[in-house]
Amino acid sequence: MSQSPDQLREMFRMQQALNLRIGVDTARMNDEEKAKWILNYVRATQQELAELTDSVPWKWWAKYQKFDEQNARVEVVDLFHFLISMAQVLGMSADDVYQAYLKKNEVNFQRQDSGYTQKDENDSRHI
Ligand SMILES: O=c1ccn([C@H]2C[C@H](O)[C@@H](COP(=O)(O)OP(=O)(O)OP(=O)(O)O)O2)c(=O)[nH]1
Repeated sequence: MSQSPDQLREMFRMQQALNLRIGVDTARMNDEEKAKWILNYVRATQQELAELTDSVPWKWWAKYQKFDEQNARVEVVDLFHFLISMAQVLGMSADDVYQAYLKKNEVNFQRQDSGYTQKDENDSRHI
């Protein structure tokens, strides 16, 4: 199997180091702990998404807001932290994520090529 880009593998390595430093070992969890930590990371992700939302002037009733593009970039990087952590709870390496992304991306192109007029639950089961 081909290897994912070095940068993605390095991000996975650094995320594991940070989570271990925080006291969370995503590589050694039983199913109960996995469920708990997926929910923790989902909640943290939702919080970062709310912060990303607030980087954009979305309040239609308020005129004081500004688009803070630099802060939006920081929030996107925060999101990567939590997404990578979730992948690691699920036992996915950088290579696993890269391979699954390749397959899903191909399915998404095929769906566009075929018009995507019908939902086929089986077209992404192989991923
Ligand atoms: O278990 C954890 C907890 C946090 N973080 C990282 C992700 C993100 O980069 C940051 C989020 O921390 P916090 O919520 O304190 O930051 P913030 O409130 O979003 O502030 P800022 O946007 O200035 O970083 O900490 C992890 O990687 N693993």
